[in-house]
Amino acid sequence: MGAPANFLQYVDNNADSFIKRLGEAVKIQSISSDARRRQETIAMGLWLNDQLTQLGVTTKLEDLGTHVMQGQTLQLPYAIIGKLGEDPKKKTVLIYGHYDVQPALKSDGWATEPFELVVDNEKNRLIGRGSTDDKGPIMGWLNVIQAHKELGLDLPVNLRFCFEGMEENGSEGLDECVIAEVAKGKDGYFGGVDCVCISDNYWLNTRTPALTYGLRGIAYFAINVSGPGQDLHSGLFGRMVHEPMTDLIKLMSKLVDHDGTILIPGIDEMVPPADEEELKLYTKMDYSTADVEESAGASIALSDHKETVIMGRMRNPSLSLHGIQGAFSDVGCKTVIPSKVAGKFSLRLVPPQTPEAVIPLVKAYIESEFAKLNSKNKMNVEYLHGGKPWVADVKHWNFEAAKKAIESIWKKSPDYTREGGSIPVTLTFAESLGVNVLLLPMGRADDGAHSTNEKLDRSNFIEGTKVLGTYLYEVAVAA
Ligand SMILES: C[C@H](N)C(=O)N[C@@H](Cc1c[nH]cn1)C(=O)O
Ligand SMILES: [Zn+2]
Ligand SMILES: [Zn+2]
Repeated sequence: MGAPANFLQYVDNNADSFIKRLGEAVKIQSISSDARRRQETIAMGLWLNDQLTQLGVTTKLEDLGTHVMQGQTLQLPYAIIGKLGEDPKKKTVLIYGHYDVQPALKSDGWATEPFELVVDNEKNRLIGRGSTDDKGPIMGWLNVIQAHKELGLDLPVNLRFCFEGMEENGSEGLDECVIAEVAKGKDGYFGGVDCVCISDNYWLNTRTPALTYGLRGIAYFAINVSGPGQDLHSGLFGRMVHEPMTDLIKLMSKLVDHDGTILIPGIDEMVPPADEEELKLYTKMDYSTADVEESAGASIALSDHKETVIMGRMRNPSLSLHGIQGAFSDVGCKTVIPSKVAGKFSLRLVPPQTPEAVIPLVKAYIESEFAKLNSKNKMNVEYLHGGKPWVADVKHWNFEAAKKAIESIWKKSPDYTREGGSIPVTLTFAESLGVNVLLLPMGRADDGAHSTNEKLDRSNFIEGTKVLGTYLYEVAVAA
């Protein structure tokens, strides 16, 4: 069916104002994992809510309550639940996105200010925190609605929305909110939803658009080690006392091998090996170790064997070490023994793994390794947040509609991918609504989500907006 020509033309004609709106969104430092930025994260939700209501969307701000983070009781950012259109003859599509972002400091190595959207006209890129994850895709949906409103075009489907501000920090409170809304049946905002579309991930490479049918789950931990009553002078106390950092580094070094093998007994073993048929899927993919190295910015793939590398992201669990809170990390040479440190790491999970299944294994292993150190320091393993993995049926009409939309705009067939990242609410949508969920990424593999110099190519924002709009037209006629 395709989208009307005037919609596509409108998107091209208004590209600059769409980029300006993305710039306004990027400016708001909605870092959900930083207590100091909680008011800004809430403000971002209110800004988005205003944008939606101005475009005619009926919304309600769901108060998700409070939680304790970094020693403070904080209000959770609102979930924005919305609806546009009530035509019983039309299908109803639920759209999800998140308006919070990962932390970013210029001193992390950004070439520009992370919260100022910079339009790099030479490379045709929009650089800024959240440009691709996930403010760009959310703005893409606003662009689609604005185009229809301004052109006086009826949307081909009814829309429902669920936008959250805690995705980068465990999606606290959202599952309960979604389940409660679904339980209201046809009286609730999610009554009659036929399918779900999430645009919050990336193509597998920089050439070919993708459709994603799987996500890894996550289990995020901290190893807290404390000892001295306060930070100590290493010249006065070195080799006299048990040092928390020494214990922590020892423990963190026992979690994962340099080749990616997870050293916690029982974790890798939970996942059945791939059979011949599954292996063929990875062989056929338009992907090479050069692609991973291009997106990683260095020749550092774990293997020269393309299937091994791609399976590492799509169908195997992984364990990554993220950082150490409390450790000296500034410029200069401070000769300190930190008194209290927390080592952060997470496991990415694949079916049949769940956070509940891995937590006891992780805790028991680290406790037994700590016991071997005979340290007088105190240690505990803290589970911080998690989410289950998800896999969908790609033969569903929802995927067919998205495939047609991609072919119509990009003139290419999509790759079918399983994503290595996690979006905790995905499985909750699939299970509570009992409908197909699709991930329709806007950005490319080299966007640098969560990293320095995060960007979204201008063409991915503009053509990506056209894909989102066209997808709705294809859903309308899909059977
Ligand atoms: C895939 C999505 N864009 C994303 O980045 N999700 C995060 C979710 C998360 C969980 N804990 C912290 N963040 C991710 O996969 O890291
Ligand atoms: Zn993210
Ligand atoms: Zn995201």
